[in-house]
Amino acid sequence: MKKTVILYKDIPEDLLVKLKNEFNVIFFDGLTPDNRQAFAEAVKTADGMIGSTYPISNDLLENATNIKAIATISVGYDSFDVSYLTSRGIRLMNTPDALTDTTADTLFALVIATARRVAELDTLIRKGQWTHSIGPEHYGIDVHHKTIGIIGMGRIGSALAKRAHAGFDMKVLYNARTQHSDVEENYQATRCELNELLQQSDFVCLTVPLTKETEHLIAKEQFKLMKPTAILINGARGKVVNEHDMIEALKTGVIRAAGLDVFTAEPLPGSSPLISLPNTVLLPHIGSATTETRYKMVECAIDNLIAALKAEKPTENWVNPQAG
Ligand SMILES: NC(=O)C1=CN([C@@H]2O[C@H](COP(=O)(O)OP(=O)(O)OC[C@H]3O[C@@H](n4cnc5c(N)ncnc54)[C@H](OP(=O)(O)O)[C@@H]3O)[C@@H](O)[C@H]2O)C=CC1
Ligand SMILES: O=CC(=O)O
Repeated sequence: MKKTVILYKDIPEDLLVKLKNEFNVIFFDGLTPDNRQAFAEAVKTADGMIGSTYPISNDLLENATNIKAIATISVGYDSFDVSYLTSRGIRLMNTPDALTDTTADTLFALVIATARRVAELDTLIRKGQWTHSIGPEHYGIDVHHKTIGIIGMGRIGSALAKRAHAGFDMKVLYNARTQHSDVEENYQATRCELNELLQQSDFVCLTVPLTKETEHLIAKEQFKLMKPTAILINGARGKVVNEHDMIEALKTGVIRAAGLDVFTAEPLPGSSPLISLPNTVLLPHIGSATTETRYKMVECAIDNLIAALKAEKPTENWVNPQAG
């Protein structure tokens, strides 16, 4: 008999067929206050779940007696309490690698867009304000030959270092808990303490996971260490930065600009002061959002779920092997 899984994200039609060939699929169009009750009911008897974006809190899983595996269509897994899943013997799997290059491309797009004021000057034209050759008040700053500081030297950090070094002749500094000799050899990257990285970098880029240790890693004190000409790029999670302190730093010239793909609250509320700041470039969490990459992520997540629920042999993308 087929096992039952809950799908809480829209996926390409052919991959839905693949999922349905393996499992009985109960579909929810996301997890919203309106469908939460029905979702919790369905979870009670499901064997697995597949989806992304929405925080899956422990209370939703409390009465789920059959559930054995969750496949998140993302590399980050801060939407889950991993210790709780492990204690319940629920396998969690993610989709690393599939999105590494695409996300690094997005982060580099933010580096260039903030430095060269791409969005701001696009808006200037659309408002009919390009009436004469622009002057120094609209000049950007160079990216090439500058110093990029990458906080979190994993898959995405390393792909970003490659682009910075090989494409833009940038000096690469990084901060991570462990040494990454491959990046040091291949991209002449130098590991340094966080404070030193903040003081020396022209671009400070965040590619760490959101954990208890990284929450508000960058706050008022850290902004004060950065150069007044520095640009912050956050492609990690919104909560890695104290958003209130960042807004103050951007308003008062403590730093020059910020390129942000992630926010404390998503979707970003229309009332956020970030929206009216000209020295920000804002993206709606699209690090991995290309047609090709999102397809690969869904495919990978389905394979993860099949491996965990059918072959009883999880793939290498198993986040909590201790779950057994
Ligand atoms: N904006 C978007 O759409 C996307 C965002 N992301 C985010 O990017 C994150 C990183 O992805 P990925 O590169 O694949 O993950 P990896 O696990 O490969 O890399 C994370 C890196 O951060 C380091 N790290 C962890 N904690 C700390 C800390 N306290 N201080 C310094 N470094 C730390 C890690 O370990 P070590 O220090 O041991 O080297 C590792 O080098 C994801 O968790 C996700 O949140 C991912 C994809 C898309
Ligand atoms: O934010 C996206 C992810 O894959 O993690």
